[in-house]
Amino acid sequence: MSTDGPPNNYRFPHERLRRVLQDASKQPVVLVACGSFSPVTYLHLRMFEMAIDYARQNADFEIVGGYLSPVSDMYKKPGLLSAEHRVNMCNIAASRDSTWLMVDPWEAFQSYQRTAVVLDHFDHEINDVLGGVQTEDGEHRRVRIMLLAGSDLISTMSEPGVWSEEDLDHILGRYGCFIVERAGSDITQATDALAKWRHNIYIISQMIQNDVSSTKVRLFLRRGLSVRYLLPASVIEYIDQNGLYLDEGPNHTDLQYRQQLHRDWDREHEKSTASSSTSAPSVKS
Ligand SMILES: Nc1ncnc2c1ncn2[C@@H]1O[C@H](COP(=O)(O)OP(=O)(O)OP(=O)(O)O)[C@@H](O)[C@H]1O
Ligand SMILES: O=C(O)c1ccc[n+]([C@@H]2O[C@H](COP(=O)([O-])O)[C@@H](O)[C@H]2O)c1
Repeated sequence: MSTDGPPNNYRFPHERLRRVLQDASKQPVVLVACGSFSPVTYLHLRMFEMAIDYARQNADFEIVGGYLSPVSDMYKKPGLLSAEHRVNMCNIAASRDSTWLMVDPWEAFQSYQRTAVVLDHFDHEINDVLGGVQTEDGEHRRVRIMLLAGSDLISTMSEPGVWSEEDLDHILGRYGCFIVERAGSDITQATDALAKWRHNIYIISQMIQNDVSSTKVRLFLRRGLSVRYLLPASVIEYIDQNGLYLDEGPNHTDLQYRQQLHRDWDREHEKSTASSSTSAPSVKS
């Protein structure tokens, strides 16, 4: 699949890619998470840890690398901050909070690239350019590229008009994916529609439910509420220093504004508790 070509001065990041397999009986895998990351949250980082645990216990895979691939500005999703800020925040999070994750700015700094094309880009860079990985005996192995996504993203794959059938076959048939269960999105329904690629779809249950989303973080920031412990402190510092996500209201140091926000927040909270008071809280087993 063809693209516009790489952005200026582009260099594929691979300094944290493990080039020697620890277990030659396993298939080497690189995980690629595509998304907005506006901003990146702890859950985005945690998805990779969940995938590592899953692969270790349930599959013959050895994860040799993990990448965040922020989408292009041309994706034009509401709340999408400039690629520059999103890539910077992902880089800060990966470098300070992870020992193995990397950020590939390739798709961020050019026209919109479909996910199938993004996975081809990783396949090309890792297998054709770098030559894949080696076993301890020096035998060369191709790395399998796999998509890492939440179940909400996978649900969109069965919605008409969002993904092309040809791309789905390319992504799920050729590469495969790990899907992290996400509250509010029916994973069984999502995967039933993709049954013909079932053998290449690995479903990861969230043993500790975490429903943080970038949308909620943006909402909190606009309201002047704390987002500490939802995303890395270094990313929060970057957001504060650059005055990001305040566009729908005055600066969060404005006392009256903050008071008004809390009044709004309390009203909303009262409304939601009143409407849910007739049903017992749902507890996920
Ligand atoms: N709480 C979560 N549980 C499972 N998967 C998640 C969660 N948050 C994000 N993801 C997944 O991370 C990937 C990147 O997501 P994205 O950047 O769109 O984040 P988001 O929080 O869904 O953003 P937004 O709220 O702006 O839509 C997607 O595959 C998405 O499904
Ligand atoms: O390739 C496609 O056809 C395609 C269709 C819908 C979404 N995507 C990708 O899905 C990713 C997450 O999207 P979103 O809307 O959940 O932030 C983003 O990287 C998009 O490029 C990709």
